[in-house]
Amino acid sequence: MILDLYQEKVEKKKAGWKQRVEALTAQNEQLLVEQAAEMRRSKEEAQQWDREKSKMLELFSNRLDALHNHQATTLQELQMARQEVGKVQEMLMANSQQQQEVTEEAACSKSNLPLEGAKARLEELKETLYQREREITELLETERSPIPPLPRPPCGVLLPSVIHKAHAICSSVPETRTLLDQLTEENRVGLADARKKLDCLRRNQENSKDSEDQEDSDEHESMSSLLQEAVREYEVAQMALDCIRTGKSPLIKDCDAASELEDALGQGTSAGQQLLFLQEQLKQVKEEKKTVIENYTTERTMRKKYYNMVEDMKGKIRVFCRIRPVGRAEAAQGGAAAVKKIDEYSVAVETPRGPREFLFDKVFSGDASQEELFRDTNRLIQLAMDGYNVCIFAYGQTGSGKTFTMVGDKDQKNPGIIPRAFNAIFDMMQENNTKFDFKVSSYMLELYNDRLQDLLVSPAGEASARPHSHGQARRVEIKRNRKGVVFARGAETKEASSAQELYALFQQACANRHISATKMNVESSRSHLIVSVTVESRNLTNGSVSTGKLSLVDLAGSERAAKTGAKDHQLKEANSINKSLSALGDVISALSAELPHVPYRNSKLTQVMQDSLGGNAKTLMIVNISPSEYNLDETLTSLIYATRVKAITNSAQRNVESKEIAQLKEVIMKLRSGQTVEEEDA
Ligand SMILES: Nc1ncnc2c1ncn2[C@@H]1O[C@H](COP(=O)(O)OP(=O)(O)OP(=O)(O)O)[C@@H](O)[C@H]1O
Repeated sequence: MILDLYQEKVEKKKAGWKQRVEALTAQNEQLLVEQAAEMRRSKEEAQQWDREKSKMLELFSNRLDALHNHQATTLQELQMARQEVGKVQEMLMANSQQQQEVTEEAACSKSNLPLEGAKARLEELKETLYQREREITELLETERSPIPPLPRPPCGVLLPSVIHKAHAICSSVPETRTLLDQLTEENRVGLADARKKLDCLRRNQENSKDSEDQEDSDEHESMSSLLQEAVREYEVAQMALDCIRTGKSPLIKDCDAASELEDALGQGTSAGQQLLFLQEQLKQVKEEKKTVIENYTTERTMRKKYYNMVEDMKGKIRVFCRIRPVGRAEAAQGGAAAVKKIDEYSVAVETPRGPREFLFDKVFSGDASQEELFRDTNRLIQLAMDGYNVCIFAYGQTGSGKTFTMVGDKDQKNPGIIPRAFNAIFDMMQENNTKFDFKVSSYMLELYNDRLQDLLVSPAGEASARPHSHGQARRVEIKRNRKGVVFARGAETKEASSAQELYALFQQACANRHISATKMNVESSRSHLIVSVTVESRNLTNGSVSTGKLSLVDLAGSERAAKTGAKDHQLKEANSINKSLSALGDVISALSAELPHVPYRNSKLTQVMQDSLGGNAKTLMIVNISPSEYNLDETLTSLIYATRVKAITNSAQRNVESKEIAQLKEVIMKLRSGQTVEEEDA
């Protein structure tokens, strides 16, 4: 039994071992396969490396060949240069000996031939060296060595890269080192010799200063300069050899080339000074440019101002342009600005075809206050007081700020032109009440769906005042007097004795006006508002009477139904507004083109504005525009219209009558209304 159990256990273990052996054998086989694959890969890699190596060796040997060739040429060059220097040296020595003989024996052989020969040789030497420099530079260029961007000065014979190359050769080839030592030694001797000769010549020159004649002195001079030149050549060669030995590049200030370079830049100043001088000049030029631009801008602005003044004198309609600040809805659309005020008189619009500039009598940007705008408008109020027919009207697309400009904001924290004009009229009256007797009266109308409505009569009040009219409002008609001044027949004209009273009338009118919310403006005017204030002033001294009429018009804005979201009755309103504005556009076009026929009769709006456009009035148009790209098309249309309006000429005349005519008119009025007239009145 125990034996059986033992046998079973052994059998189990045996089976386990067998399994493990099998697994290990399989693992071993797998590893052998992997090893074989790894060996194959290594072999391939080794072959690849071998290929790369032979390629590199080939490349390297090519480079070495090139280097050897180059080395040989440079060595040859150096030897040639040495020979040339030697030749010059010989010539100089010969010449110096000759010179000494000349000085000692005072011989009269004054031939310049050896000198000329030496000079020529030197020139030749220079030329050969330059030639080599060029060749070496080209060679270096092909080897992608840094090439100096500017033509080098004479000392550039030893270009840094050439020096490095030569240094490399000297370091690797022992024979060249010996040769370099030999050259350096020879050059040192030559330099010492040349310096000695120069000293000797100078001393001789000093000693024989008084005795020698002009010719001798000239000869000495040229000899001296020749020797100086030779010394310089030796010094340059010395420096070159030193550089080749050390491998350091020559510093430009170490050689005469620096002074030559300075001479080229300017007399006696260093390159640094030159640079400072040029910087100073540049600064000055920039300053001058700035001043010129400033002067130009001032001059341009002045020119526009005087142009506008002249135009005004000619009777041209004045046009102001007011850019509204970016609105909340526009900001939500991205708020990209397409309009920019350039200066006091011009505005630029970024169109798809590039920027377009428009010129006006004044341009107000988004941050211009109501006070600022009114300051430039006040003059016209004075003209109305003086008996002129004055019209101020706001034009522009819906939501561009016409009502804000003419009326102001809702709570009147920023009152517009209309309330300010009321105050100005009564202020002026106050100032002149000792000289004049004033009378102010006003009618206020709206043109809604092509019907003129009297805003001083509320529909409810009208119905109770005229019970038999069957709901029909009183008919208001536009007429013109003999002088061409427009008036509204049938409109309620009310007198006002103070600005507050007049403003109360205006508030009453506004309450009757048609306003509703559109997608473009929460309080969009759905009608054209016409506020007419007549100021009659009787001169207390001569009894003459002047009558000025101030028309303040807030037009409804042109709109595109798709943009405003107008439907049903709002669409009808919009069509009517657009129709009347289109008729206004036709009148403007005809007037600006000076056509014989002006289609005033096409719309009630153009009839209301007949005296203001091309008639007996001093007129100011305020074109309101949005700054944003979203409204670019409408802005461009408005500005083009406004530019046309600027070309229209009015002929404003003062409405003044003598005392007698004024009295007679009064009599007629009394008789017409059935009153009795006293004989002395007549
Ligand atoms: N210069 C401005 N400064 C501040 N807010 C302005 C200015 N101009 C216009 N706004 C504001 O822009 C909005 C639209 O202006 P406004 O009602 O005057 O336009 P509108 O041209 O009269 O439009 P519509 O033709 O539809 O009546 C208003 O909320 C107004 O307060």
